[in-house]
Amino acid sequence: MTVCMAPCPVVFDLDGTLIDSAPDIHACVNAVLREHDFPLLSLQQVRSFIGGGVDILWQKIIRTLGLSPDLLRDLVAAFMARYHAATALTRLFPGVQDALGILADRGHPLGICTNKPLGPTQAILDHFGIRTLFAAIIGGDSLPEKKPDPAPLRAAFHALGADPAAPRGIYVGDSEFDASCAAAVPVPFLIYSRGYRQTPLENLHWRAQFDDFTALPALVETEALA
Ligand SMILES: O=C(O)COP(=O)(O)O
Ligand SMILES: [Mg+2]
Repeated sequence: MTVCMAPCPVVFDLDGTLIDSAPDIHACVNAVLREHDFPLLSLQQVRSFIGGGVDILWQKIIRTLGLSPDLLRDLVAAFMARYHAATALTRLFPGVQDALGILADRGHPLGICTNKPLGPTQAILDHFGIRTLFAAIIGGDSLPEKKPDPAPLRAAFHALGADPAAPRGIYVGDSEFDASCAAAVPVPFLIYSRGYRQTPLENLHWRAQFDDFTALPALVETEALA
């Protein structure tokens, strides 16, 4: 049960949830592949590889292109050098800014728990002028563990003042990684259905799904009273 007396903490995933970052990630991936004379990938392919963090992204690219696994470290490093602050093609999903503003105005402590490394996460939040809305920001390299391990999400709730042993709050995300992570914490999970998920919605665990951020504030209040 989610008993939230004071406005409860709400933690968000980033890629595929608050932001459509696939075009920038795709551009940087292909720049690295081109540099090495490897075949290029489509936006759809790269989008389908996002969610587990940079190492998993490149493990999937290496597997798809039949490259040597020994290249992983160098390719990740070359990618990060380019992706460090790539924001030109990244967009907030429609309605995100207003929904965050409403939740913040209502007093919900807000956080981010993403598998994207902290450097580009902060650069993107700054780019959109929304970093100060989040009192806790946990990136994919903030802890040794990444989602779906529950540790990063627990750390985000802890940083927002929740009891680490039994955090109350809500996680909002888009992927299989997020659904498993929320279940492991455990906290209720709200899924944005227009993100980068590869699995049919009915095969994932979530408390509510939404395809429009204007619906989110009401969903959060309903869940907080559940
Ligand atoms: O960088 C990734 O692969 C995933 O990032 P996310 O956890 O914000 O979806
Ligand atoms: Mg995501």
